[in-house]
Amino acid sequence: TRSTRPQRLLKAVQEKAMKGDPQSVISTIDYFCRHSEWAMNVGDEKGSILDSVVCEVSPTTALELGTYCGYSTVRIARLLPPGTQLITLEFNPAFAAVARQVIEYAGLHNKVCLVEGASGDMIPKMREMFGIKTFDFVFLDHWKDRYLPDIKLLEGCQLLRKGSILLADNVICPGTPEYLEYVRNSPHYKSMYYKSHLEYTKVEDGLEKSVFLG
Ligand SMILES: Cc1ncnc2c1ncn2[C@@H]1O[C@H](/C=C/CNC(=O)c2cc(-c3ccc(F)cc3)cc(O)c2O)[C@@H](O)[C@H]1O
Ligand SMILES: [Mg+2]
Repeated sequence: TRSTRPQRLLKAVQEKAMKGDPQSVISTIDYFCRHSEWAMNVGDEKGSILDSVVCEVSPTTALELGTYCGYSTVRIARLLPPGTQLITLEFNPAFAAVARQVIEYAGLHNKVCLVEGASGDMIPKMREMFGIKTFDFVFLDHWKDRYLPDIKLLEGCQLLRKGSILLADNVICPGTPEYLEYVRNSPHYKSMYYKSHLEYTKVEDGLEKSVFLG
């Protein structure tokens, strides 16, 4: 049967990227998505903004919602100091299988814990599974209608602390109107918008950074 786009993306990484070199894996995926097949990775332009926020926060505990092929997982994990861990949630087994191989190829398997499951089910289990008290950083890039319920769940599970940073992809395209309205109007968050473009295109998109105020 015909391969899937994530499988073709993985093949490009295995054939063209340098094993153990995260930057090479990132560049290979960006080249593949720009010149062969578009895929919904955060991409190089928004990825640079993601990098700068991760470096600024330098989190000891980080969570990613929506692994897909592991592109942003590699971007984040490559910047984490030793001894810190990125937990990434993915409920599609086929995507999780590709992402595991991309993360492994980049040599970042010791910094990443990929959990197969739905965010709504797994978030309440974070404390018991990982001994996490709170998350310093959360990257939201899964189904857009899950952003709002999932941050409310993080709040409810006391997994955010004063100063926790949320960074959300696609707040313009495809768009997350309810999420934006909430984080921009809630007294519990201070938000700012980073204007950019939809990955590999000239279409406007952006990232919303929100600080939890407690
Ligand atoms: C509750 C739950 N739990 C666990 N995993 C979950 C989960 N909900 C989804 N997932 C997982 O996360 C990824 C899904 C990502 C969804 N992202 C987008 O839809 C997306 C779309 C575009 C886009 C823009 C313009 C277009 F014309 C077409 C597409 C760009 C993007 O950057 C996107 O992120 C995918 O791997 C899915 O299995
Ligand atoms: Mg996205």
